[in-house]
Amino acid sequence: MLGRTWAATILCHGAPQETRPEVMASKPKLYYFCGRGRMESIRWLLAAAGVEFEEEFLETREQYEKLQEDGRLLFGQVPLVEIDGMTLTQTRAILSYLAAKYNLYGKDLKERVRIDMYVDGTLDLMLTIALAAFSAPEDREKAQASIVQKAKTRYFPAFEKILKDHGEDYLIGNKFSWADIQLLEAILMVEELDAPVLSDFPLLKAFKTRISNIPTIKKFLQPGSPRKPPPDRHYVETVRRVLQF
Ligand SMILES: N[C@@H](CCC(=O)N[C@@H](CS)C(=O)NCC(=O)O)C(=O)O
Repeated sequence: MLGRTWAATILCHGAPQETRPEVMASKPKLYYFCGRGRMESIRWLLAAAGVEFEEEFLETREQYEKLQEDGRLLFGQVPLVEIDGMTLTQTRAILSYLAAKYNLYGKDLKERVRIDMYVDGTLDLMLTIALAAFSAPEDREKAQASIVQKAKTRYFPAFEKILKDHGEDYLIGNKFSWADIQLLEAILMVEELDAPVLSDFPLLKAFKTRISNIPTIKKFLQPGSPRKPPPDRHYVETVRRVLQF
């Protein structure tokens, strides 16, 4: 059995957990690799909303083919999330559903479109980081240096300016939103590549501390949460094996 509860998702390869279907039924279920990739922002958003979830980790080609044969992958791709009686794919669609459902998507259309702009920017940045893990080892350092450079010159100055211009604690409407969650996720990812990257961004530094201390996020940042570590060789090999590329 591959399903894991929130508390049990400490290691992807730990002992199988006993599950109780009547309790688990209402929890969203995530199908993806045991690693960040495109699923990690979904994990962040659920965790920030205080929602427990289960995960099934794809380790074999057979698991992936079974999902396809069962007609559960609309375009033959993961992430796949089961929630509210629906089988959802497409990361961005899943994220916006969750943001709306958990009241993290602004109060009106104008706030919503700004949240969309900010999250699309951070998703672009995070996708480049995720993809760098699949580059040849000899190219990886250069790719990562260029990502850090882009974060410093394109993304972080934009967010620093937003915070400076309105002087508020959160990115939009002075209220915690999906955009804040993703910006923190992106900041932490870039810091893993270059620890002092925020040294020229005092407001982002304060933002990072503030958002990291929101209780649900603080919990997600603790060891043993469903948050995944940076990609390692095992993760890259698993994704390549399952998707055959
Ligand atoms: N636009 C999709 C892209 C999903 C995607 O590319 N997923 C990869 C794994 S991260 C996949 O399943 N690739 C298999 C394929 O495209 O055949 C999304 O954002 O969810």
